[in-house]
Amino acid sequence: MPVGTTLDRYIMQRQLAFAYATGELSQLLRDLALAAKIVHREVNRAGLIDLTGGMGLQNVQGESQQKLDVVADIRFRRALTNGGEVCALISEEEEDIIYTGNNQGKYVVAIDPLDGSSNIDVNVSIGTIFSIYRRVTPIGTAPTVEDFLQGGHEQVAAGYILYGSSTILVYTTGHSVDGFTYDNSLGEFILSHPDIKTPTDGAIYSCNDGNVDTYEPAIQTYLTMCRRKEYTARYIGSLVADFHRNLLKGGIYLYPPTSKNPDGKLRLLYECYPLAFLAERAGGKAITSSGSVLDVQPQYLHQRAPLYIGAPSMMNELTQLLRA
Ligand SMILES: O=P(O)(O)OC[C@H]1O[C@](O)(COP(=O)(O)O)[C@@H](O)[C@@H]1O
Ligand SMILES: [Mg+2]
Ligand SMILES: [Mg+2]
Repeated sequence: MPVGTTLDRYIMQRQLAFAYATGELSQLLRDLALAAKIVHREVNRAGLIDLTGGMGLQNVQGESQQKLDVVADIRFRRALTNGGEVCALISEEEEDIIYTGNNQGKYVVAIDPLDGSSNIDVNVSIGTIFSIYRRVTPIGTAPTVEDFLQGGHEQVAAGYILYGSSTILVYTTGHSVDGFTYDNSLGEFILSHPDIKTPTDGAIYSCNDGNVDTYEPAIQTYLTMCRRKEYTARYIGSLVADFHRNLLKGGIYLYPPTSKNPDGKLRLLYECYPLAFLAERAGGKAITSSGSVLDVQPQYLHQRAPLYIGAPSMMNELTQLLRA
């Protein structure tokens, strides 16, 4: 589809391409886009409307919640509940399953409403990450945890919104990965990055250098190799922003186990799975310490996992060291 196509038209065209499609997933994607427009507006004027700083509360991860974490959580929940296609969702900001009351809804969503919380108050790019599953429990009944623990391969769609110098929505429904830039004046997401393919190789590596001494030897060896090859170190500290840059330019992002987070810091269901699903459809790779991210069997909602994700050649080099 040509650059310049609106997201709405793109979704409709893709739906028409699938004879069995009934439109619920299309509507769900529109509901996500609506919430993204509202959060885009809130992010842009956060400093003007007292949306910076903490809430003085902690989320289930034991992290202090920022006001925008909570606002984004409310906005996405509300849009997905009012949209009617989602029977339940899980969010980084909520311990338990959020029931929308739409038991006729076919889908469940796992969401990181605001990614990169440590960057909110300093005007650095932040994002939202989402993952969509078709429920496995019967329609009309109350959804259960089973609907969320299906495994990464069972995602029917995944994506992120990056609130950066421009706001861009990138998603896949299992085929191509496409990016839509938000045009403020039109109030529309416009196709700007069709069929994204990540470069086979890259020269950018992203990890928190402050944790290097606690990384396992194989990771330390890999990072030494990156330095010897004079790769460029880039780390924004917002997963979505680091992932997006590396996706377009070729690079690798590493969040290994650390002494503080022995299972890794990032959450399997709403950070690792969706980005791994996207990366693989764009020609990249995503692994944990033991194998493909998408092969990890989920055990519980806010499970953490180490994440290594990026250009296939760089990932192959890392995998060899991890398996050695
Ligand atoms: O400060 P650290 O330990 O490097 O962690 C940064 C990582 O943590 C995160 O902020 C975790 O995500 P949230 O902000 O959604 O909690 C990632 O975006 C980022 O890559
Ligand atoms: Mg996050
Ligand atoms: Mg978050």
